[in-house]
Amino acid sequence: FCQSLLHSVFPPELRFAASKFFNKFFLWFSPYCYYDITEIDGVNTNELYNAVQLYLSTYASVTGNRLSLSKALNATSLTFGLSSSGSIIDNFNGITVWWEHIVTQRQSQSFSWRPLPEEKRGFTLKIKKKDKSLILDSYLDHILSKANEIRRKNQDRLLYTNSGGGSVDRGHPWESVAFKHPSTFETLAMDPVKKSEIMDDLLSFAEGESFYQQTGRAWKRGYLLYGPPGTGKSSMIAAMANFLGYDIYDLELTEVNTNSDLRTLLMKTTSKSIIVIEDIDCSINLTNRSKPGRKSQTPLETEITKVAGSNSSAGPDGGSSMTLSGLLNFTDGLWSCCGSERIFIFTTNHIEKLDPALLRSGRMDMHIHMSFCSFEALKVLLKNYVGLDEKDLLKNEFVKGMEQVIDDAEMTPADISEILIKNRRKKEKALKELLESLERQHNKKKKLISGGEAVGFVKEEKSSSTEDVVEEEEEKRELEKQVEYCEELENCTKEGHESEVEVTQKTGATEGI
Ligand SMILES: Nc1ncnc2c1ncn2[C@@H]1O[C@H](COP(=O)(O)OP(=O)(O)OP(=O)(O)O)[C@@H](O)[C@H]1O
Repeated sequence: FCQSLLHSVFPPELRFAASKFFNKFFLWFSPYCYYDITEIDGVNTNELYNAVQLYLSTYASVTGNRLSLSKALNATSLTFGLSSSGSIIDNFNGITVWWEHIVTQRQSQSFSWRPLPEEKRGFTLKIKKKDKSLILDSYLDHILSKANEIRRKNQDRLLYTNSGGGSVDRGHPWESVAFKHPSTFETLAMDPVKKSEIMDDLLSFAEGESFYQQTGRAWKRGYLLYGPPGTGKSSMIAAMANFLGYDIYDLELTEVNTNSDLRTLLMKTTSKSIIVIEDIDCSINLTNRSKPGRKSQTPLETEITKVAGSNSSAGPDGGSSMTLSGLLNFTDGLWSCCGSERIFIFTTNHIEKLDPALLRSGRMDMHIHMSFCSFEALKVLLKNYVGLDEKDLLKNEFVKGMEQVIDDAEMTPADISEILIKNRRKKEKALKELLESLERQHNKKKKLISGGEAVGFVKEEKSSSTEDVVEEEEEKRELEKQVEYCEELENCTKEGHESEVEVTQKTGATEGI
């Protein structure tokens, strides 16, 4: 109407001025205000345009009739977009806003250092004038954070390593590959109570930005995963990464020479990531802070220490110049806060070998014991590998037999899944073989324990705290050594050898036998 009025009433020389006037007039009295978010801001890509596109794509996929589809590099899913002149209504904190996607032909290629696209694309945001001050800033922040979340969910998670050819000196210490580990908390075999505790802890960490801000704590969390090999420590890390949608940085300590290299590596990690140091007891000689009452190293330990030492330059402590205190600073000190929303995970098969400084309360927020397969964990494995659900489990005779022996058999989920994987097409055979295996292990352990009792090692009660487990592990290793000698003695006697002297020299405990 205004256009035709303009053409019929005003002479050509006044039309431009009149159109400007009408525009101003219209905006003055309109109850709305408009914001243009163009794809290219000057010559740079406008981050906000991309964020809006991603944000609106979640609504567009449901409500739009004509949509544009795209797939970004490394993305795992498609992005829906509004086509030219497409519009959508959004609601934020009870306030309605309107979005329109405008695509026009670019008039002329103005001089620029890079060619601009022929189409000029942009979004127009329409908000009621009265709502402008209420929502504009917070709405745009909301869009940016949602878009980041969607981008992360859509993209392959990345697994970074510092031992894949990257270099600290050249400023690219991490190499990355797409991380596609299928482990999830659903497939992880462990006590369901413990599992949900860990999931709750992770969720409250991920959603706790304001809590960490309020309490003045760095937004990071440390987990220590310990337990025998094959109990699912690596699977747990993968499940955590998949659960939160975080990238993983697998830090190989033997590749790090100095504390300052470690700091550089830390500075090159991104937020929303998990930094993992696997087998921390083997990675580096972390016992350079003397541990009171610590026994001398075994030959294997000495060898590990030598290997770790040979990779690093000598420091004042006679070991490497990457020290335990450097590592603790890495997780705890000021430098650990040079990013946010980060999780540190240390894993070890031998918690008793770790320096107490690493175990002290407050250092690692949660100690997670990955133990041998319990009956609850077995149920998960049976469901995953042979498709036995809760109903079938209760009726199955083999499973009932397993329940009796599983705790004492002390088999790892890895051992059990090996047996199940081998026979996954023959359910009955798988169950039969597993039961036999468990019974065999159970009898072996029983023999071990009765042997242990004979040499005076009686386990008094089950313990669960980290200190108790450390003690228990040391005791168990001692017990196993004693029982080995007993078996040796038994064999000697059976074979008619008189090698008492040799055996009694090894340990006084055999005197009890
Ligand atoms: N708790 C578990 N739940 C499901 N699968 C498991 C579990 N533990 C082990 N497995 C199976 O055993 C394999 C080895 O487990 P994983 O590497 O996670 O153990 P680990 O404790 O990290 O061992 P290591 O200490 O030797 O690195 C995995 O591929 C997985 O299939």
